[in-house]
Amino acid sequence: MERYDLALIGFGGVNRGLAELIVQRGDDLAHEMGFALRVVAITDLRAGSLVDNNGIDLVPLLATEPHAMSFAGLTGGSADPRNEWVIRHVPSDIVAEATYTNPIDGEPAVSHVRWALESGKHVCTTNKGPVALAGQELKALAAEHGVSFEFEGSVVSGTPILRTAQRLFGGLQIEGVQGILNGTSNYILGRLADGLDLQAATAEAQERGYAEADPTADLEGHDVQLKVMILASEVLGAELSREDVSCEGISALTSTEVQDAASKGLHWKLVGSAKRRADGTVDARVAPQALPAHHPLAGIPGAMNAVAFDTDILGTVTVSGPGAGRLETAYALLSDIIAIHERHHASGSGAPAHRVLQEALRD
Ligand SMILES: NC(=O)C1=CN([C@@H]2O[C@H](COP(=O)(O)OP(=O)(O)OC[C@H]3O[C@@H](n4cnc5c(N)ncnc54)[C@H](O)[C@@H]3O)[C@@H](O)[C@H]2O)C=CC1
Ligand SMILES: N[C@@H](CC=O)C(=O)O
Repeated sequence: MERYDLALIGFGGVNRGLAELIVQRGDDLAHEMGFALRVVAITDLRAGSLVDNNGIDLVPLLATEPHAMSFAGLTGGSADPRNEWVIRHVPSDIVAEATYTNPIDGEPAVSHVRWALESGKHVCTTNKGPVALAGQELKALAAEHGVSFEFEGSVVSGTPILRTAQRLFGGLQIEGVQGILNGTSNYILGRLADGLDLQAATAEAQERGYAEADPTADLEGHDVQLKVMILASEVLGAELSREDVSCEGISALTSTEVQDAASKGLHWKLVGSAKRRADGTVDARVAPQALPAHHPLAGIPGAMNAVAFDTDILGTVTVSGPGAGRLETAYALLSDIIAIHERHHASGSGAPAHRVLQEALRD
């Protein structure tokens, strides 16, 4: 049976979630999809690095509280994350990048992805930074090295928005997209409507694993700005910079305003949109809007997200599902791994070249 060896970069909520899915669903996946998964390396800024070329036993790691996780002292472990060495030199097939999203320049995740692709390794990531801010360069690098760069979880977590648009909308012209693209802010707006203040509602979203390491990006719209850039590129073929996407977040909204609006049948939502203008350029923005109850985005609750695609033949097609959450987002990485498996099987190229070489040397 085919096997993919994984290196996990960042071991917070999402990559721990992927490890959980591998432990819980590994046998089913092997049976259903015909491939096995094994984690051979993990790095994390706080925990350090852990390498075992024969496969790391994930069960004791998952039994350890995240804040108490330290790889120093374990066999193959070190207090130093050693990201570059692990990515470039530990034999693995797929690098799963899930460190924090840096909305300014995407680093250090852009470098993590670049090192992996240059080393002939496939990459899956939920990190919006590399996709929004260096997507073109990284896609070209992946093509040059004959490997995949997959990022379904960078928009709307495990809900397959990007693959739906790419695989199921053939023959349609998409003129624009608008959506609720941030689980944290949507959850917070719901809790403001319940009477909580911003600070308490944000703390709840953090507790539930929805928020960014620095929730400013959720509150001020920067996270949605990156997602609008990704959607504009993937769906409309428009390469936008952050400056092209006007951005206003929800931090100025109070519980009283949200409740007053609700009493008039209006629902405050943080909406991200990208629409093609008549001259072919794209108008892109992020702003809170008080939507009437009949609007397709008005009833999206909690950490759910939704994207409404404006199409020429079908009119508006709306897809909704979880927009944040550890396991939901880990599923996006799993769906990326399945896509990598399918693509490289369809092309007949199988495992990446470096792995074929290693196996030839072993035989
Ligand atoms: N949690 C969610 O619902 C979603 C998260 N994402 C994205 O997925 C990524 C991971 O999210 P979470 O796991 O929730 O975040 P997290 O904050 O729980 O975990 C990130 C981990 O990366 C580690 N880290 C930070 N910098 C590092 C570095 N330079 N080298 C090695 N490790 C480093 C941190 O120590 C932490 O353990 C983020 O980019 C986030 O924006 C995307 C969709 C949904
Ligand atoms: N913090 C983000 C996580 C997913 O991208 C959100 O709440 O949507």
